Amino acid sequence: MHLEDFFKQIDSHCQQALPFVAYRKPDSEQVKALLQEDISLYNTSDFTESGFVFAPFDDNEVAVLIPLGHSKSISAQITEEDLQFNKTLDLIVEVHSDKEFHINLVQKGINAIEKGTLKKVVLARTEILLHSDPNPIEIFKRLLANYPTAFVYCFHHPKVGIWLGATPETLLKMEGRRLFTTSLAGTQKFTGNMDVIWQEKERNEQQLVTHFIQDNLNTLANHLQTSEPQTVKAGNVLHLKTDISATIDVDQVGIKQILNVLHPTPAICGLPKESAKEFILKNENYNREFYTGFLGELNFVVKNERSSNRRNIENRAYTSVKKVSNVFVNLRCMQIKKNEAILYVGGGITSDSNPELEWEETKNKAQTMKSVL
Ligand SMILES: C=C(O[C@H]1C=CC=C(C(=O)O)[C@@H]1O)C(=O)O
Repeated sequence: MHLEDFFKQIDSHCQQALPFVAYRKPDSEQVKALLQEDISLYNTSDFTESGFVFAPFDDNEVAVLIPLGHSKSISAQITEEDLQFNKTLDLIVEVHSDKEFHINLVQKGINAIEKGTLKKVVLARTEILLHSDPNPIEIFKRLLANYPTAFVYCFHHPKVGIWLGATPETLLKMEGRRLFTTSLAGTQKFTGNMDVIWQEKERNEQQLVTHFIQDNLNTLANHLQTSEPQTVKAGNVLHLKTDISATIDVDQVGIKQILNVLHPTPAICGLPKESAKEFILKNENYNREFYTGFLGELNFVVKNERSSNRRNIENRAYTSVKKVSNVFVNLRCMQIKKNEAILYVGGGITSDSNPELEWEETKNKAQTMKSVL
């Protein structure tokens, strides 16, 4: 399908207030959408269905699903050239954010860590921008243009709201028996150089995430492999990232079990998981909803044709069918409500954190969404 038709179909779906999700995977030249055919709010609790999952931070709340079986799937090729016009900015009228509250919240987190209740907690805030014309599809195009290495999406459901984001964090990629995840944490501002030095605070903060993932996956998976941490760029900030891969016995272990042990990781919640979650729910002054939840393709069926020069009938049996999931953490995201854009940004707090620097870090992260408004 031509890109123009792709956006026309989404636009028309949006005008009819029907649910849809449009997205592009990291480094991909294909933009995809699922256009749901009715306004029902579908959800998933066992994660066996096929569709696009949109799950909240709080795993006691339900995960929304745009089911493949109730949607039309469309896709188009997208190139650099297609996106040239979409980098301009509209007018942002006013900004609301509460520095004092955030600084106090971070200090409270540090105090809880010093008391020994917590080891790490990820604390976040919102920033509300009044916008002259927050057209989600136009913002989505700018996200596509600006963040080619991110998972970029626009999710709309009349019963949920409008969410957009460009996240750098893969939560889970599963292809048959193969499993892949990442440990992403530690932040510094990008100043034109990827060859940077990471302080012990950031290295420790990220290592806690890596160890959490390794320990939890070890209970369910085999052949765990972990890369060295490397520096990656996400918009105007840099992070430390470790790749982790493993194999699982798909007859014994389902995606639900894997998601249960991984989500929420200490990259977005903290350690120990339950106490950090409790601290966040009690002390942040807003509801995270889908920020730091997860989203993406769930159980898509992919057919792999073996060699095309095998002509006989038996060889058709070699065609393999694999279930593939590509799930990301919902970071660097925002919600659009009428003429407001609500941005969500946070950072990992350890005993070495400095509240003022943590505030600066959230300001830097907010730039990812601000620059496309
Ligand atoms: C919680 C966020 O980022 C996480 C992911 C990467 C680096 C992070 C950090 O350095 O604190 C956070 O763990 C956010 O962007 O809102």
